[in-house]
Amino acid sequence: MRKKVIAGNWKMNKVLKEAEQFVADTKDNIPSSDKVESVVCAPYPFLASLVDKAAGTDLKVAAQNMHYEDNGAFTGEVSPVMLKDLGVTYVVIGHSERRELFGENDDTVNKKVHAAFNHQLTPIVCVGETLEQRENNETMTLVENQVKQALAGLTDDQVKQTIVAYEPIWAIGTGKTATSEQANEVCTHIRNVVKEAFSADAAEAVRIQYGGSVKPANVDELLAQSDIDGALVGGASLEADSFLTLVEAGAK
Ligand SMILES: O=C[C@H](O)COP(=O)(O)O
Repeated sequence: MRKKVIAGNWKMNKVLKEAEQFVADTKDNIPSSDKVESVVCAPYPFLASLVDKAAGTDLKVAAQNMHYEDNGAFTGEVSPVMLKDLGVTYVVIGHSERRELFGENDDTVNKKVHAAFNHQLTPIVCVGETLEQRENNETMTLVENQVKQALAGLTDDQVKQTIVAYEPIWAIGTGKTATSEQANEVCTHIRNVVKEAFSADAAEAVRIQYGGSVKPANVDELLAQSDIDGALVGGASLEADSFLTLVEAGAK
């Protein structure tokens, strides 16, 4: 049985004091990591402090992006070496906002996934279609290509440790959630793609999250689906109470 992963992606929200307060308000009530992995994906300036404040608890800290090189002349960028050094353990890669607004593509996503494994960071790799692509019946092909390209060149063992987040872009921050059946259909397809490209064992182990307007009111139904192993949550992860409700749902 795959362990659920609930990751709160704060995006570009909060200031340091608010971020620290969130950790203070949640860390003692986070369910055991034997039951669910609970992760906050925070802006870079908060990472060192949050890793420190969450130390010894079951709350883990992720970055929302990184560069794929270890160091060099890349002004404004943050490397996997820096994240690892801070004690960060997960990193979101290829979020649709990065793809749409900051020129991420399947090639940079693949390089970042390899870089994450080179530095013992667990990648949360985002894929998903636009509304137009869904309406043109391109969802399955698009997601298949994104998954294959993101994971290209990984070993079976690395694929087993990867988290894929299926986020239909039309459901992000819009209040429109994919129905649990729609979400599961694509997550099942992703698992089949992994089986074909890697192995049945890798497909059985890889965790696949759903993301897009997940909230306390719909999380149980989504997590009850056969191929949904967690959630990548934006808006509903910003408040401590709401985040705790989500991680408790993951621990059931
Ligand atoms: O990374 C999180 C997703 O983009 C979902 O955001 P949302 O829960 O605000 O729709």
